Amino acid sequence: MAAKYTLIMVRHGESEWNQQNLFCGWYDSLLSEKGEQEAKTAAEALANSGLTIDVAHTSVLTRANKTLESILQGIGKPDLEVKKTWRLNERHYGGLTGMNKSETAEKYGEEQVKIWRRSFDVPPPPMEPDHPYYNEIVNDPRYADGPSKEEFPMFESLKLTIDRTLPYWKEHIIPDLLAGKTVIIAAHGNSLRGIVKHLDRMSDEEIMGLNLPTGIPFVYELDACMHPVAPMRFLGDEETVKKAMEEVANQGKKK
Ligand SMILES: O=C(O)[C@H](O)COP(=O)(O)O
Repeated sequence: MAAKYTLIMVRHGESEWNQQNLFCGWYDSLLSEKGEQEAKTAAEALANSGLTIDVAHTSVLTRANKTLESILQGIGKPDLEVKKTWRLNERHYGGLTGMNKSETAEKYGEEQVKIWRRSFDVPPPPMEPDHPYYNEIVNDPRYADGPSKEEFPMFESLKLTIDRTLPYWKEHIIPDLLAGKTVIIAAHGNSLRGIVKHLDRMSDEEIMGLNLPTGIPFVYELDACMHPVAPMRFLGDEETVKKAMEEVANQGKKK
């Protein structure tokens, strides 16, 4: 079927915790200087792409919000409507939050870290109340309007992440696409992997192999049934994208 709708997605630029190779999840790590530059480069790529953006959706985490802000500034639409939701937050990394990924691989093995990072339904260990970042995350005023106490995650597998992202996708993003708007979603590696898995109808095994680079937008053209008419298209050269994906995969390796 012919393409009817345009969806752009972008993982936030490198965060300070990405730079230190720490499991981040719901911790509100800021963009590193490199991440701020990646956001500017993403803006240039979008400005040169010929695509227009009509509405933006993002998480409630600063690294994604600032990436989006930089993109909207760069395409000359600083006042574009931005919809923020916890449902686009990164997957909650539970008790792994703040741990170094390579050191975790030394301690538990690379295979276990790959399962925690990329499997579909195996969650990380929970974030317990005595976790160093528990109070900062659970008591953050940005969550005053949601998630509810029952919904507030202490850990998430990709499946659990998809379970809380898809309702937003269906209730807020699909209507914008159906209205003929070009949508950009500025979010996180795993909340975006969940949307990609849904769109591309990837199996639980296939999704294990997907690593999304920071700060490089990718585009889907969707048909009338919201099915992609072609694979995701990155706004960046193939070599750069491939290398960036490999770097993300290797974050979980021993030093
Ligand atoms: O939350 C994090 O640590 C990163 O943003 C995503 O981590 P991952 O690539 O290890 O899933």
